Amino acid sequence: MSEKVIIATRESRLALWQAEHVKALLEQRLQLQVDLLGMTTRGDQILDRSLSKVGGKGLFVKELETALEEGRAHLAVHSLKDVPMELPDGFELVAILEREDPRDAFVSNLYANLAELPQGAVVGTSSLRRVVQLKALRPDLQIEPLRGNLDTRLRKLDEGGYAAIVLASAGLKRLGLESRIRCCFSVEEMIPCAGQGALGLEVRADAAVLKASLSGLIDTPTWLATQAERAVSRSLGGSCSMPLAAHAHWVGADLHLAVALGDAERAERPLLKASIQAKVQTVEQALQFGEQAAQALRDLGAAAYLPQV
Ligand SMILES: NCc1[nH]cc(CCC(=O)O)c1CC(=O)O
Repeated sequence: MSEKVIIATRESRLALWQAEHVKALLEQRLQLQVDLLGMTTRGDQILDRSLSKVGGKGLFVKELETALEEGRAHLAVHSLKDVPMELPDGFELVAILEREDPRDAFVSNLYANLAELPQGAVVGTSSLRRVVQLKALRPDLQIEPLRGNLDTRLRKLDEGGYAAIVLASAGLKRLGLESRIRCCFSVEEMIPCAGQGALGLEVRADAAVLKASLSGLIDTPTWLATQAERAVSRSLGGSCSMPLAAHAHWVGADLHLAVALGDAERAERPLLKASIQAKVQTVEQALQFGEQAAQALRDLGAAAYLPQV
């Protein structure tokens, strides 16, 4: 590549950190020259409603894709968990980078962990996946919506509206806010969502030269694990209006995949949970493995939990 590579990025502090991180990788490992193009997306503008009600994850990526389409940028950097399971025609995820901590974090100014929270305490999160898993762990808690970027969410906690909040550790760590984490949930008690903690690089499918060079950044263990996670979500018709968790980790050469599904409308219904483990070596196998985990959830009655179409 002779010209500069332009990265389209959202302008939240986390998105900018992630874009700068990828810029440095491209400069150091691929000797590319890189500039950032910051933009505001619909997802950043709509702060008063739950995302699942206004169109879902695609809200954070659409404007970036338009910039790629129009040639204003070459590459978009996303938190993988915000990337819809099906990309629009003409776009491709070319690389998934090594994953940061995939766990969810418990953040509070008063309590050290979930068990310490008093009966009926108010906990903030807007993720349906976190809501159903929190309800399963502590049915007494009062769970209240909490949106906005990480700084906004921490400020709302500090203003006293919540006894605790739950957010992704990865984001807090990237922004140097690790000291706010009182404890991390294990991936068994609070299964992360597909792709949590990983960064995905999206390009136009016809960008052959760029695709070839970026493929050098793929972290294979993360790539296979997240392909399996995303396949679960895709198979169940994944959208962020679905309280679905899917997290894979390596046990030697085996991939262990844990999944959970709650009912968004009836949060008191029992959480469906399954886990499978097998040797996985190719993307094809990872996708089939994810499909198998989705089938395990269907065998437990997932159909009755999914939104009726
Ligand atoms: N949904 C917003 C979002 N997208 C990515 C992260 C954190 C970083 C990551 O998980 O990669 C967050 C914050 C959160 O869920 O608390």
